Amino acid sequence: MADLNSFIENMPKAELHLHIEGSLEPELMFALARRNGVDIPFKSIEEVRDAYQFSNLQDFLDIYYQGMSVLITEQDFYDLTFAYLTKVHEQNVIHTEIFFDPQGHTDRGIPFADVINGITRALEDGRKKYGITTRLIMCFLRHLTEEAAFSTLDQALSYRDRIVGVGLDSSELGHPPAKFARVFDKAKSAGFLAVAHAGEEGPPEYVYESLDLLKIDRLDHGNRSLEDADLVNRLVKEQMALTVCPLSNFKLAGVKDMRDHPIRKMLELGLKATVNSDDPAYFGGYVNENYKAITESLDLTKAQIMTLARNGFEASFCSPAEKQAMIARLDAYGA
Ligand SMILES: Nc1ncnc2[nH]cnc12
Ligand SMILES: [Zn+2]
Repeated sequence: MADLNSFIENMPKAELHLHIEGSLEPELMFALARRNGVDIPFKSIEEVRDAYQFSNLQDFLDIYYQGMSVLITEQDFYDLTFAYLTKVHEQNVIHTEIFFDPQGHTDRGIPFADVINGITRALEDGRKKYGITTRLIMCFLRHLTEEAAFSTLDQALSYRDRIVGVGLDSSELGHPPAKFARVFDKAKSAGFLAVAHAGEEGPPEYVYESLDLLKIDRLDHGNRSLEDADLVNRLVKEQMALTVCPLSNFKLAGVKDMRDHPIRKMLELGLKATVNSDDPAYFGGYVNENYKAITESLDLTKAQIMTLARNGFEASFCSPAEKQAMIARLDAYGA
C-alpha cells in the first residue's frame, strides 16, 4: 500500500471536477476576511474545520456559499486560484479543468469581470510557473431561475475565448436539468461544451435529461446511474465520462463507508470513470487523497489506478494532440 501511495503521488494526473470556490482553505478564508473586513462566524481555523460536518449536499452548500463571502476583489480570485494550482502542482496534476460559480459572486455585487479576470490571470501564471494546463467551465446555479442563468450566459459571451464550457451545479433535488434545457441550447449554439452535475443525489432520470436535453459532453458524478441498467449500458456505449468525487460522496453521506464506494464497480461495468476532488478544502483532500482513499478501501490494482488516470486525460477538453502527449507521459511513468 505504501508503494501504491507513492505511485499515486508521483503519477501525472488530470483533475476534471473542481469548484474553485471549494478550494478555499480556512487559512485563506481568515486572511481574506481580515483583508476585506468581512465578518465570518468562526473564531479559529479549528472552529471552521469543526463546522465541516455535513449530512447531505444542502448542508454543505449552505457553508460553501457562506465561505465565498470573503471573496471580494480581483486579487482575491487570483489568490484563491493560484493557491489551488500550487497545491495540485505539488501533487503532480499536469492538467486541470476548473468550475466557477459566477452567480455566487455577482448576486453579492461583485462584477463578473473581477471574478473571471482574477481566475484567468492565475491560470496564466500557473501555466508559466508550473507548466500546468487548464480549462475553465462556468456553472449555473440550478436553485436559481432560468432567467438568471440566461443573464449569466450573456455575460459569459464576452469571455467566450476564456471559457470552454458551461456546467450545472448546486442543489440537485427539485431542480431537474430540464429547467435549463433552453439555456444549454443557447450555450451550445455559442460553441460552449456542456457538463452537468447529475445523479449525485438526484435520480437516474436527471442523468437521462442531462444527456437528452442538455446534450452534455461529460457527466459530473453520475453515481445514481448505477440504479438503472439501461442507463449504464447507454453510458458505456457512448463512452460518456463520469467525473467521480469519492471523498465528496463520503462526506455528503451518499456513500456511508468508502468500502462501499461504486468506482471499482463502475470500472468493472466499462464506465469511463475519473477521480476528482470536487471541493477539496471542505471534503478533506485533493486529488491524491481521493486516489489513495479508493485504492485502500477498494483494494485497487496499479492497472486500475492507471486506467482511472488515463480516463482523466482522455475525457479532458484538450485537443487530440494535447491528450496524446499527456497519455504518453502517463504510459512512460507506468511502464
Ligand atoms: N458537489 C457539489 N454538488 C453540487 N453543487 C456543488 N457546488 C460545489 N460543489 C458541489
Ligand atoms: Zn461538484
